[in-house]
Amino acid sequence: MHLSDNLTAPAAAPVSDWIRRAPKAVLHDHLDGGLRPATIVELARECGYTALPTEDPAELAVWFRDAADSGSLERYLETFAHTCAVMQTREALTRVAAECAEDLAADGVVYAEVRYAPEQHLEGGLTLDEVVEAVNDGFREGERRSGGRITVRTLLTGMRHTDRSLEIARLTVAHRDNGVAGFDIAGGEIGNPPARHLPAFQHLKRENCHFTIHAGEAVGAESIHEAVQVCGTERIGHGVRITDDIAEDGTLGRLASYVRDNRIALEVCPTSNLQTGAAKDYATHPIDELRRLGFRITLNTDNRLVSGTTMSEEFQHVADAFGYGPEVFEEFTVAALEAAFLPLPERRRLIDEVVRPGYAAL
Ligand SMILES: O=c1[nH]cnc2c1ncn2[C@@H]1O[C@H](CO)[C@@H](O)[C@H]1O
Ligand SMILES: [Zn+2]
Repeated sequence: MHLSDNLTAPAAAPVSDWIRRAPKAVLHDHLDGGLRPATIVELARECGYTALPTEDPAELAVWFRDAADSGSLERYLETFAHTCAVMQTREALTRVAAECAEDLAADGVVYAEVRYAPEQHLEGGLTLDEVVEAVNDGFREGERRSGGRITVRTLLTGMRHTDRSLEIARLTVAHRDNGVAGFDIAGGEIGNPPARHLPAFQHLKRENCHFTIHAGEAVGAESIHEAVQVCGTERIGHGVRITDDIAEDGTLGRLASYVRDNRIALEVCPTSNLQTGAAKDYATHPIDELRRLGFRITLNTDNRLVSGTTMSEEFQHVADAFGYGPEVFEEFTVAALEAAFLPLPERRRLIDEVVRPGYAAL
């Protein structure tokens, strides 16, 4: 029996032509969650990794999405063992990054912040600096191959269950003028509150360096409170459980007001939320309520392979659920660039010369 016999193919949403053509910006996309399935199979053969669930790329794509569709963040994260296993050499990291830039550009993404955890790529003997250099080389190559249609920056992620966040924060500062735009904390949220990594955040603040924190995905408002008020995050990865602090009638609690009034961007990833149980379905996903209440909303993929999605498909899902047209996606894209960890003139250039004209021409 083939593995695919008992799996359902990922429902690749039919995407409207204007959505494909619309300029997009993604702030929350994991490098190790977005590999091409065929690349995983090839890299596994090259490095002798034999634990893949299948060597058929189409089946592998289905396997990731299905395995991640568990209702639990912890189980979702288990699938990354297979991608990280094949990302342990300079060549593999460079290839994966170059293909990531190409795939995003082909989907109409004009600006991307792609994150990964350097500490998860040391098994082949690379140093943390070498990991960052290999990924940077790949992104520069991918930008070139895409004819300059996309600008990519990276965020270096510290894993919340390990103790290397200060080291990764220092690595971020060391590479800040070389394609690294900021820092992030990811991994299982339950039992690993963001304040565990306070020394890393304090270091970044002292160094005037940007960071975001995954919070309010598997844990509720208390995690967001800690990320914002104790750690001082500029943006929130997911953050959808901020609804804990919003009454049925739309009245905002103190924390929700603070987040909204300070324009702290939420990096919303609807499909990923459905898989991890942070939301029930697209139709009741809080993105629409939060948008109507005035939160700064950005729309993101989280993990293109693991969640079986693309920026265009995320756009399409929320367009279908809430009737959004180009003006709403222009708003999300401008919001993403306003919250990007890029110098202001570069953000303004992308908004004024790429995004606004791109939407005007749709
Ligand atoms: O949505 C998420 N929530 C928390 N952690 C995540 C999510 N997606 C991916 N990762 C974790 O981030 C690491 C570095 O990219 C991945 O290896 C995965 O463990
Ligand atoms: Zn994430």
